[in-house]
Amino acid sequence: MAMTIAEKILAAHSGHDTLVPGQLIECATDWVLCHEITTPAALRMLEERGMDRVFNPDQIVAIPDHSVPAMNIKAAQMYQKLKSWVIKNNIQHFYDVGRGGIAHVVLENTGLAKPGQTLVSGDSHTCNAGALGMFATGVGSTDLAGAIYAGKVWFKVPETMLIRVTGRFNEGVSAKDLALEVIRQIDADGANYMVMEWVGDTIDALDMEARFTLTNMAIEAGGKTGIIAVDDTTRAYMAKRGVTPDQYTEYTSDADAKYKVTLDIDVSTLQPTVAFPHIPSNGRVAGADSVKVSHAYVGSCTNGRISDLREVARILKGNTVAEGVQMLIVPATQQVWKQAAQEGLMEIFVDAGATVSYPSCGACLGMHTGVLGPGDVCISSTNRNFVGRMGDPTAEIYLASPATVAASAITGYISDPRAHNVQGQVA
Ligand SMILES: CC(C)[C@H](C(=O)O)[C@@H](O)C(=O)O
Ligand code: SF4
Repeated sequence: MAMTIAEKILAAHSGHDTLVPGQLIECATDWVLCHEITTPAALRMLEERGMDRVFNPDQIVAIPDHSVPAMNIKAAQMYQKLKSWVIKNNIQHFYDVGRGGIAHVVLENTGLAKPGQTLVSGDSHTCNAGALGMFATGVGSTDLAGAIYAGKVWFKVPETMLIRVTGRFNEGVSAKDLALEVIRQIDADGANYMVMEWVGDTIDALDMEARFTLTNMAIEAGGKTGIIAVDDTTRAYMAKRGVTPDQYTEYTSDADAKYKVTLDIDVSTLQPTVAFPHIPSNGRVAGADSVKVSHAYVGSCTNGRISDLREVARILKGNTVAEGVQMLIVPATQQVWKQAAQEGLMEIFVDAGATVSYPSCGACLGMHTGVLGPGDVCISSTNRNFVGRMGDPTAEIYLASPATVAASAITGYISDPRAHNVQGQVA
């Protein structure tokens, strides 16, 4: 029977030759990713039932990232809970504060998560790893507890949405604009409980960092996950991390696989896109409205990678952040931070008047480091612009690409990055 990539991965992990959407399966998890926010609740559930064990300490990756370094005593306790569990259970892959960063971005770089595998985590952006050609999804704390204990989770096999993307991006337009455009077209619930499978010559031409931006935002359309088939780009990415093709399985969707919906997009006419408050599907063309900003933020598991920072530096170079705008740049991981420093990007940021902070989720979800106050207006490279997401409920968040955030930081208004040439001067 014809199947999609996701269906094939789920079949292989649940002992089925074939399966169909809607079917309930017990799925083996190759990886369980744990951070300090949702894992403590899962651990308490297990402890209360005398089930305090882990299915395999070598298949759990623990990375504190949301409230670290701790900004208050409660956060310090969450971190302590995760760390003491890691030590007690001899968890093999622990990326402590100072050695990791935002969990999804750390994980994608480790070479641990591989094509054809399954990954769950108590975090909704676990779908990020789908760019590796794996089935990766967020689960609640109860399912997380089950996964930690038994290495298994229940799934209803999702339907798949096929997104066929063709054409070349215009200068200043990137994967983030594409993600926002797709979500605008299908709406914030347009892919509810579906796998969003990205194909087409545009996707083939994207590097892995841009692909992660696409799969990362599946959840913003209600998707169960995003997925991209393995190709030479994926293989080269894995090889760079010491992982050879004999160590993973490549799945492709059958030509006659069934899709719930097919969406065709030509990016050659795509404009830099901004999602207006308070929902990621509220996309409009960047710079078309005169929106004054007080804050500009670059970071997160969606757009805090080295390629994002390079793009920001390209635009900021020789420019200064507008009077009255606070710009915050957060490299997603320690590795990204170091790379950015080595390439001289940090100097460009500081010279432009931007603040650079340590890797964490803090600003993205309004926990710490750059919390927005009443009436603040932030242009942000993150994935969610819900009411109160980055701080005060009266603050407004506009989602955009790193290039659009950088251009807007310079002008003080939400701006089209194409108004800036490669030297970063306003055209
Ligand atoms: C804290 C965590 C559970 C949450 C999520 O699952 O998405 C966070 O990462 C977010 O982006 O809102
Ligand atoms: S960076 Fe933001 S979206 Fe990503 S995991 Fe952290 S809080 Fe969630």
